[in-house]
Amino acid sequence: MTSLLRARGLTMHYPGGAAPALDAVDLDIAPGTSVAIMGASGSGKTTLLHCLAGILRPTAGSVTFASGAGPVEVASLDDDGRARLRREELGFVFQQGLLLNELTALENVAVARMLAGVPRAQAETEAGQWLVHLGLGGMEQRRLGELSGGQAQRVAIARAQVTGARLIFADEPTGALDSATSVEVLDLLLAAVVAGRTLVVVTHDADVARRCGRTVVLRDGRVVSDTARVAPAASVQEAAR
Ligand SMILES: Nc1ncnc2c1ncn2[C@@H]1O[C@H](COP(=O)(O)OP(=O)(O)OP(=O)(O)O)[C@@H](O)[C@H]1O
Repeated sequence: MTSLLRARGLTMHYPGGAAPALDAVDLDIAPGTSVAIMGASGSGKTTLLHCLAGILRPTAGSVTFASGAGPVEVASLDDDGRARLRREELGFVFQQGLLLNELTALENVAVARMLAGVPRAQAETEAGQWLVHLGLGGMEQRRLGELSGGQAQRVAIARAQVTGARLIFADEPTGALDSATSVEVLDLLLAAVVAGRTLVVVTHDADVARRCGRTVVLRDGRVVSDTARVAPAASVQEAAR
C-alpha cells in the first residue's frame, strides 16, 4: 500500500439524519503530503476528518492506515483500539478540545508523551524542546488561558508532533486567528510536512487551501473536486532554502 491513509466507500449516517453526512467517499492520502478539505458549512468536512482519524466510526466503508506496524483497519477497531491509534500514531490540531486550560504549555505537550508511558522528566524535556522549536521558549510555565490564540495553536502543534505522529489532522486551525497569525500557524504546520509528516486540514480559508499540495472539496457528503498542485507550497519552501 503506497497510501498512508486510504478510505473506501466511507459513509456516515447520523441517527435521525435524513441524508448521509458522508456518502461513499473514496480518498487516498500519500505520505508527506498536505491535503486541504473544503466545502460549504454542513458538507461533511469535520465528519470526514473524524472518520479518517478514528474519532467517529463510520456506518459503512473502510479506512486503512499504514501504521508503523503494518496496515490497520481504523473503522474496524473498537473504541479502545481507536483511542490507542489516535494517541500513538496521530496528531491533532483542533480549535479547541484537546488542550487543557488548567495545565501549563509544557504540561499540555508533555502529557501526550506521558500517556505513551514516557517518564515525566523525559516527557517534559522533549516537550520543552518542541516549545522552543515552535517559538514558545520562555512561555513553558504559562497556563493555556494565559496564551494568545496563536500561541495556543503552537502548543497544539507541538503536542501533535512530540509523539512522533506521522499524520496530523487539523480542523480549522486558523479559524479563530487574525491573518498574520494564521500565516505563522500555517507555516508551522507546513514545516511539519517538509519534515516528512502528512497533513490533513479542514478549512474554510482559501489562503490555507492554496498553500496545501492538494484540495478536496465536499458537497453534500461527496467529493466533488480533488485538485493537486504541481508545486505544493511546502516543496517550494524547501527548494528555496
Ligand atoms: N453529531 C451529529 N448528529 C447529527 N448530525 C450531525 C452531527 N454532526 C454533524 N451532523 C450533520 O452532518 C452534516 C455534516 O456535518 P459536518 O459537521 O461534518 O459538516 P462541516 O462541513 O464540517 O460543517 P462546518 O463547516 O459548518 O463545520 C450536517 O448536516 C450536520 O448537521
